[in-house]
Amino acid sequence: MRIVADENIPLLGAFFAKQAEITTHPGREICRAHLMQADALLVRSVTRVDPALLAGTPVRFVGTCTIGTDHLDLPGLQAAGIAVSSAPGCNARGVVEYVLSCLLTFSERTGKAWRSQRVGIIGVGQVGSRLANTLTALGVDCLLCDPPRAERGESGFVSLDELLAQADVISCHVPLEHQGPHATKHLLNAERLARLAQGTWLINSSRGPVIDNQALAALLLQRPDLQVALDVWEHEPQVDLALAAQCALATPHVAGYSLDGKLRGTEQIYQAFCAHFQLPATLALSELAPTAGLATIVVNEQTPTDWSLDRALRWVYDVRDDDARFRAAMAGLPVDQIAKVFDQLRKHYPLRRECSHLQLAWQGAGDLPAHWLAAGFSG
Ligand SMILES: NC(=O)c1ccc[n+]([C@@H]2O[C@H](COP(=O)([O-])OP(=O)(O)OC[C@H]3O[C@@H](n4cnc5c(N)ncnc54)[C@H](O)[C@@H]3O)[C@@H](O)[C@H]2O)c1
Ligand SMILES: O=C(O)[C@H](O)[C@H](O)COP(=O)(O)O
Repeated sequence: MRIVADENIPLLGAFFAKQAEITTHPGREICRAHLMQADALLVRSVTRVDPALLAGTPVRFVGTCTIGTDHLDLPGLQAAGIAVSSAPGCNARGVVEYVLSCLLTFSERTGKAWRSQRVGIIGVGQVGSRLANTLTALGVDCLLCDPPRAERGESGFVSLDELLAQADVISCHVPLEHQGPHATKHLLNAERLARLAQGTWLINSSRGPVIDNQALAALLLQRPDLQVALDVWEHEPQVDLALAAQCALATPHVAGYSLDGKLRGTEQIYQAFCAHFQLPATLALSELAPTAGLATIVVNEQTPTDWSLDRALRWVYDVRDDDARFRAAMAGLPVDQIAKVFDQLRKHYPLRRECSHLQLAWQGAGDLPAHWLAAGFSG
């Protein structure tokens, strides 16, 4: 068995070396010539995989160790008889922690309490539902918009128009779909962006093209009241540095870049690979992953509730560090260097662990709901 894989997939050897010979390449450089003897191709999100890439190769299984699948031509691969697996939810917890950190940062910068803001969540799947559960458990009012789920008869959703009219914060968690009844390319276009209420906090950690970046850049010239956090960009790895400069927070597509999230992605694809090739899946991530360096955070009852909670959330993940690294690396770069530096920032991302690997012990009698720990910081 032969596997060709993106060199940025962690624990490849630990999971697959017993079953296959593995060859790795930078994800953006994987080409047909690399695949002429491969049975399986394992990628992350930067390799475009379509029938043309695999034509004439023995590849029969494609696994992406990511949540997003917009880099895969799913109908084309299915028609070509290629099995495809992704890693649903693998890094969702990391994205939730990124959004919480954005809320904290905007709160500090505007003086508005983040827990009093009404948060509109567009796309309520693996990430959006975890975010909604966490925020609701913390007493934050949420508006949920997910037309595909609403059409399946599920309740509790508002329309996009209602969300735009009523939310103080908007956070996008939809897949990138270029066409169809629920297409999300430029879901937030110039017309919808113009409807954002005074002082809205807008966060995009889904895919860059979900927001019309050019329209957003034009709007921000007129609307300094808006606080925008972009983790994803319309022409990645190229970034519009003028737009980045107008954003309150700018990061290089790392919202879900916890070590835990990446390792879970590899494990999920290992399981799918074994199932596809009818091999025994004898390895589990719990045996291979490093243990967390920090096991317990105690939020002290002597300190004011919000301060303690905010402090604990900052310990878990501080988006300001990633924003600072991004701005420092991008400062004054010639246009033809931006994409390379963007990829380097991602390849050499610092170690980050999720809070699901920590225990947050709440000892206070403050206003934190009793179910907070379970609802907010698990899974
Ligand atoms: N920045 C990052 O590091 C990062 C990490 C993980 C995922 N992502 C992106 O976030 C996306 C969402 O992740 P997920 O795990 O929640 O995916 P998911 O598939 O579990 O959920 C997506 C939800 O969006 C809904 N949806 C689809 N079209 C919609 C529309 N037009 N309007 C509103 N809702 C719509 C779906 O019904 C679904 O419930 C992924 O597709 C990926 O592109 C980014
Ligand atoms: O879709 C996902 O899971 C995320 O966007 C993920 O963080 C992408 O990571 P990459 O493939 O770019 O390493």
